[in-house]
Amino acid sequence: MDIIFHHPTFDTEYWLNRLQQALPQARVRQWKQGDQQPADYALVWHPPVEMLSGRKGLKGVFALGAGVDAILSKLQAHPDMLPDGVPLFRLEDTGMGLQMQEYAVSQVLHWFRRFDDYQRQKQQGQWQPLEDYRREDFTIGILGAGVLGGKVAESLVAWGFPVRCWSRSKKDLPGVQSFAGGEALPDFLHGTRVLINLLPNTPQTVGIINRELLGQLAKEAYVINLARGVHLVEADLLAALDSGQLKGAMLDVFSKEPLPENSPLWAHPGVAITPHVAAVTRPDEAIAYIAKTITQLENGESVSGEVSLQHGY
Ligand SMILES: NC(=O)C1=CN([C@@H]2O[C@H](COP(=O)(O)OP(=O)(O)OC[C@H]3O[C@@H](n4cnc5c(N)ncnc54)[C@H](OP(=O)(O)O)[C@@H]3O)[C@@H](O)[C@H]2O)C=CC1
Ligand SMILES: O=C(O)C(=O)CO
Repeated sequence: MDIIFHHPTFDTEYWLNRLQQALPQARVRQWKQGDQQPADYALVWHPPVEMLSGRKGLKGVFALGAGVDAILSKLQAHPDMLPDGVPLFRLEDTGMGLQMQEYAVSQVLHWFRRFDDYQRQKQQGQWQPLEDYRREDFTIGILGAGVLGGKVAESLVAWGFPVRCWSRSKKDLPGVQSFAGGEALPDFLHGTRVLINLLPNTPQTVGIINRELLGQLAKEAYVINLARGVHLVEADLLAALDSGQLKGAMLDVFSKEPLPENSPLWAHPGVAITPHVAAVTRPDEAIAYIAKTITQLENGESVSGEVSLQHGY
């Protein structure tokens, strides 16, 4: 079995060695320009079109992250990039769930305990205990209840917050109120105090966090965007912060990355920023998942993690 690997920034040597250890029967190599030698599986992130297009004998492609929007948009421009019938897999959790939990829980608690207000007071040398927020007024609404949204919901339920989620299909997550489909979105938004975005980037979700949506949240709401920058209309977010409809935003992802120097988001006091680090691919966990999935595929067993090309995630 032959496996080709391409990632623009990962430590390729490390990945090749670890993959080889996990799949001793395989021949694992870094794909290089011009390499048209046979391959059974390709492991990729931002793959050059020629790495995959026209490749015969390919049995599966693994995206080395959770979101497949970049690879699918390339596929749209080059429909022959993924040979017909070859499944595309993505990383399901592989350590990203815990990272998303850490990020979301720490930020929700930061706002819930009013550390943003106390930080402002500190800058003015003000010693002034504030009224506590009540959990029942701090409903968390999670857009997207998939692998990562589900994990984040679980961790916030454990902290005693009222938690609700919104997805295409109805969910049965312990302690979480589930809303499904476009018609349920207004009910999901009504009363949501902290909105956490974990949707995939698809034509249906681009620009979803806009003026209309933000206006339906509870007064002085907060937004955490952990998914993709294109979900959020940045000008609408700034307007909602300035009007007082929103009290704060924590953004990990942006419509343009790196966030341009002249973006007004940098200077806005209500916006906190991290540079797309909410959850990164953990090599050892990702390799264990890929090796297990390849073994299952080779044995003709059913696997999880296949991307629906029809739904775009
Ligand atoms: N900032 C970062 O560092 C990282 C960001 N990400 C982003 O997080 C995203 C989510 O990852 P993951 O949880 O693994 O993805 P999943 O595919 O497991 O979950 C996606 C969820 O979104 C729901 N959904 C999709 N389309 C719609 C729609 N039109 N209306 C309502 N709900 C919809 C799905 O509904 P249903 O369950 O019914 O299908 C599902 O619940 C990734 O696509 C990626 O962009 C991922 C990793 C790191
Ligand atoms: O895996 C993903 O989709 C990411 O955004 C990694 O940062």
